[in-house]
Amino acid sequence: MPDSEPSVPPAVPPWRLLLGYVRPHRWALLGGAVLSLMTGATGLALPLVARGLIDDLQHERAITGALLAMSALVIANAAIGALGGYVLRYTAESVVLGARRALVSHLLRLRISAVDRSEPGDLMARITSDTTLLREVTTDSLVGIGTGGLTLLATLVMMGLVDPVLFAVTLGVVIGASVVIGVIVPRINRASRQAQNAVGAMGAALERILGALRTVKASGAEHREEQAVHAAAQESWRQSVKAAKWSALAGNTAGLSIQVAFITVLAVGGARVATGAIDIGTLVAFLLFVFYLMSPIQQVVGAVAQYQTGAAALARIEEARRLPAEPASVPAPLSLPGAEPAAVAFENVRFRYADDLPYVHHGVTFTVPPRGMTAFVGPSGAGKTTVFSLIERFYDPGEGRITLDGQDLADWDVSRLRSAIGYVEQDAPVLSGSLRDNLLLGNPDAGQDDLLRALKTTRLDGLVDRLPNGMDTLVGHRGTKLSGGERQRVAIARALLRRPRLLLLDEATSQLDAVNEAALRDTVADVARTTTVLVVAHRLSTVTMADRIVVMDAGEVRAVGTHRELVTADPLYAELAATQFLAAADA
Ligand SMILES: Nc1ncnc2c1ncn2[C@@H]1O[C@H](COP(=O)(O)OP(=O)(O)OP(=O)(O)O)[C@@H](O)[C@H]1O
Repeated sequence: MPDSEPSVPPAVPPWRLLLGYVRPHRWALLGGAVLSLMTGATGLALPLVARGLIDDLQHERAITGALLAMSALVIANAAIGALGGYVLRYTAESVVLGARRALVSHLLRLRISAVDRSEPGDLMARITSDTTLLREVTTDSLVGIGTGGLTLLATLVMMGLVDPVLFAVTLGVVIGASVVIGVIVPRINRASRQAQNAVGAMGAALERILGALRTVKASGAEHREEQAVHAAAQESWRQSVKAAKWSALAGNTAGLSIQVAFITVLAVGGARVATGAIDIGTLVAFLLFVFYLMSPIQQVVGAVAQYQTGAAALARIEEARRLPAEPASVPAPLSLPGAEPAAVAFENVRFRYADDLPYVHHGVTFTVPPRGMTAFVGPSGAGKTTVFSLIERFYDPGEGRITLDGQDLADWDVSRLRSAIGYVEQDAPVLSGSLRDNLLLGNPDAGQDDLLRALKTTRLDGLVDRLPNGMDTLVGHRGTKLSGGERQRVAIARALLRRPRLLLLDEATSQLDAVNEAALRDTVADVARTTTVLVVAHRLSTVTMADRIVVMDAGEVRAVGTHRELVTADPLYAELAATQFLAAADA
């Protein structure tokens, strides 16, 4: 399978993306827009009824009817206005929710290669900040362009009917202003995009700092890191101010165009009245129309400017949604207790992390039969952890084949494949939440007995007894409230609770205390009786009990054998055994 990313579909314009998000809520949005128009209509009707009331008073007629009509209109205006506002806001929030859900689902399925190239803080900003901007774009822009555009069109039609010549004059001015606004609009878009990018950069910088605050403090780097976040915040401010400047200019251009149209219509209309082409009443009516044009034009221009901010956010959301993701698959059930252990084979695997990076595996070949323990050893950077990443299908090999139970990994459903595996990473990540949450992460259905057994096996039972809330004690961000050794044991317990047919254990380079190490060694030896265990080994005590050892160097397998065989047969292994392993053979 080639190691290039799957091809991405061509870019979709922002308005189509927006329609895609809005489509499921189109009827609600339309309802909101109609209610807005009705609010406007009830508002417009009020002066007419008021005129009627004054008329009734002048002619000494009963005003009860007019008063009732006015009251009804006032109440209807308030009620319809509130309902319309609520429906529009509800719809906009639903659009935001839809965008957030789609983005979160996509990000959780991202290929690890895509994550390697992204900043988590920036991705978070896209989910939180950029999606929020869709709210205004849905209500203000779409409804503004819809209702404002409709009113504008109706007014222009009326003007055309009243006097085609004055209409042509007005249209000329409006088109001139549109051209100027057309030049401004892309600038609003660019500035908004850069402002949102800066928010993303700020998120990335914050994630970098808060994820390693102890290191930042210990390195005395707070000041420099602070400056980096401040710079991003400042850039966002600068670009937002720039966008505000262009938006204001667009709004003023619209206002100015109406003034110019008014003066021009007055001059041309005056001349036409003088020549008798039109009467004075037509000119007055036309001038009223010109003023009436002001509100829909400003509504449309405001909506277009607002849309630019939304379009920038939509583009950033889409960028994240176009990151390559794994195919969607339904969660697979875990293996049943007593399921057959897995067999693994690498056949001439060549792999590199990206097209512009050197190969990390240059034709790796080995076979691991079901059951027993296989240790991978070799100098740092030899490609041992990469073996595990390929088995988990975090990446696909460029050339060669990897099989599990004789079946090419490319033909495995990813969920089914991963449900057969328990993976303990080298830095044993623990997630924030309770100890119980962490243990159940890989198998939420595990019962209390299973939990207690896993805790006992990994010697965490003593810790649980000491913790104030037992298994429900919160472990802090990335498990900072646990010691390094405890985190490792939590990671192992979590993997064991999955009843894996294949256990991948990337041994931590840090040393466990002797008692816990011996206990874990016994546990792993126990597990290896019923499960296939692969260990990236950094301890001599681990390799000496392995059924086979795969010695890797610079992306190749240079020897396979037992400790006893390799110490005499392979000089690199002999050297590693003598110098690099962490614990004594008889530990
Ligand atoms: N996500 C990645 N993107 C790019 N290069 C990577 C990535 N992960 C690892 N590498 C590179 O691939 C090579 C092999 O890394 P790998 O983690 O497999 O080595 P290792 O043998 O497990 O080393 P160690 O014993 O130090 O853990 C290294 O040169 C490393 O820099």
